[in-house]
Amino acid sequence: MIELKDFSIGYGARRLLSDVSLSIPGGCLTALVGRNGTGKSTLLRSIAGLNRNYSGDILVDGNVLNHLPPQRLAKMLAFVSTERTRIPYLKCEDVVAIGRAPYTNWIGHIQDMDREIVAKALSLVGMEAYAGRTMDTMSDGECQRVMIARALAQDTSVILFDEPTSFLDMPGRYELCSLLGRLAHEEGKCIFFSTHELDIALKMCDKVAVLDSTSLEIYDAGELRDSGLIEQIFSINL
Ligand SMILES: Nc1ncnc2c1ncn2[C@@H]1O[C@H](COP(=O)(O)OP(=O)(O)OP(=O)(O)O)[C@@H](O)[C@H]1O
Repeated sequence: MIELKDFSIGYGARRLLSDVSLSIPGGCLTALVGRNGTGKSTLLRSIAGLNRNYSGDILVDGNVLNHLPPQRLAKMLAFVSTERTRIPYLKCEDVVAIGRAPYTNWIGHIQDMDREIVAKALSLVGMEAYAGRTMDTMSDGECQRVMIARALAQDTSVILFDEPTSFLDMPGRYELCSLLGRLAHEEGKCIFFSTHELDIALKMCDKVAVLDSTSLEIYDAGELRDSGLIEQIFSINL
């Protein structure tokens, strides 16, 4: 699980989050919602160890993030960003095999077990037929699935995604969220992802973390649906 303790972050004089203390539990699919520019990517990048310019503490499975060596963190936490990633010349199975890097031996050779994990990860995101293709000949949605497979192959207890559904079609969005829910429930993973899709957050997630005006609160999705808070923050009628 992820814990934030007195966590604050901002850029220059602008505070994005102030004195946030909360837990994002394991075994749950948790969505992160908030208006544009409120700091969702900044928060996810901080938890992934890519932005250390914060005060307070982030704990991953009880360990203070800043004390974790990168090799150990890579076995605990995977992160898929929003960036369009197209790695030319490498086959999809090789891209997904990068997720096995924290576990491969010192010369980086993958073993049969790693190959099985890679094949399973590709199959979980419906991309097994693309194993031998290179990403420069694939659509954004297909590339995004491969990057999600890479995170699954990393076999971590925490997985963070920044807008994982952004390039996927409607059935693909629901399939991905069902898969993430299954991984959270069946394998006890802590899965935390940002999204602008409120229907997915409210209907398919266990919990929803709401980022609004430097505060971050976490709710059970059902409780939030009935509270009217979402309509208030986003000024909409659901
Ligand atoms: N490196 C940076 N330096 C200065 N300001 C930044 C930097 N990165 C982001 N910001 C600003 O911080 C704010 C939060 O950015 P962030 O990308 O975390 O928001 P977000 O909630 O993920 O937004 P969106 O929903 O639009 O993706 C924005 O106003 C952005 O312009």
